[in-house]
Order: sequence, then structure tokens, then C-alpha cells
Amino acid sequence: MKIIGLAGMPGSGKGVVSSIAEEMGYHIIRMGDIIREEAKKRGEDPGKTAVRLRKEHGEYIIAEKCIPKIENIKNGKILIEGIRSPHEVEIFKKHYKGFKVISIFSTQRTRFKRLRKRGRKDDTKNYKKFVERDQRELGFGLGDVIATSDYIIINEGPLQKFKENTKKLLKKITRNC
Ligand SMILES: Nc1ncnc2c1ncn2[C@@H]1O[C@H](COP(=O)(O)OP(=O)(O)OP(=O)(O)O)[C@@H](O)[C@H]1O
Repeated sequence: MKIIGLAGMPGSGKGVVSSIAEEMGYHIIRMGDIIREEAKKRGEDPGKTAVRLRKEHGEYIIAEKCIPKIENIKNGKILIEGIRSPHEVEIFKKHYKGFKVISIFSTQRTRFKRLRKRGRKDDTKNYKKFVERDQRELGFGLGDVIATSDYIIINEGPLQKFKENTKKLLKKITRNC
């Protein structure tokens, strides 16, 4: 079993990495989906749920909710998208020997431009709101996760180059498992 965690600020390119990993036979578990599921049940904004879930059940809750999903996938290659706190890394490292974290870095300016263009429901064209979202993510400890990750991919150039770099890295990690 090979389990990789993926971290990056909004708009850094996590979705792109997940699609490539999926093409390479990885099962993808999106931590954002866990939050969105819970937000739907509560009828509230996912941003609020992400903060409230941690306040109500502690810093480990989102990672804990991933474990049964991982256990359901026997002997596979798994990528967990959207790790946000060192507590989550701690849980995965404890449960799964050889767990590694890949982080993606793009500048704030580049990420804002991409999200403005992407226009997903929760994307904003308002810079102040974008910065607030960044602050919320950093508040979970995402900066620490990125700073202590095992691998980093810089995503500032053309999409094609980023995809090539991602494939190369995933192949290397998969080979070494
Ligand atoms: N190098 C690149 N050049 C151009 N566009 C890119 C590049 N990398 C990513 N994108 C585009 O930027 C947008 C954001 O990327 P993506 O959805 O993968 O980010 P994310 O990290 O998953 O963001 P979020 O956390 O907000 O879901 C997408 O529309 C994606 O296709």
C-alpha cells in the first residue's frame, strides 16, 4: 500500500496533480469532499464547517474521517488531497509507514489569477476575500505542512511543464514504494 498526502494553497494545482495520479491508478481521497459532505448535512458554508469541525472535535477530526475510507481500499495506491495541518500529517504517519507529503507552491498573485479564471462556486474575484481564504487555510497550519513536506513542486510556469514534473515525481515515488 502506498499513501501520499498532497498539500498546497488554494489554486496551487492540487486538482491537476490528483487527476494525473488518478490516471496513474491512484485512488483519490479529497479532504475537501469530507468537509463539503459535512457542510451539506449542516446546511452551512464549507469554510465555516472546516473551522467548526475542528473546534468541536479537535484538530485530528478530518484525518480521522479519512481512515475508514483508506481502509476500504485494500492494497492500493492512495493520494489524499488537501492536507491542511501538521496534526493530520501526524495521524497519517502514525497509521501508515512510509507516508509522504508532496506540496505544491505557486505565488499568491498567480493563484489569484487562476482562481479568478476557474470561477468555481467558492472562487472569488475579490482579492480581499481571496486573502481571507488564504489566511483561514494558513490558520489550520498549512504553512507548516508545506514547510516540512517531503517533496515540493513549483507551479509557476506553463501547465504542460507542471504536468510533466508531476508525472516524473509520482513515478519516482511509486517506484520507491
Ligand atoms: N501551471 C498552470 N498554468 C495554468 N493554469 C493552471 C496551472 N496550474 C493550475 N492551473 C489551473 O488553475 C486552476 C486551479 O488549479 P487547481 O484547481 O488544480 O487548484 P487547487 O490547488 O486544487 O485549488 P483549490 O484548493 O482551490 O481547489 C485550475 O483551473 C487549473 O486548471
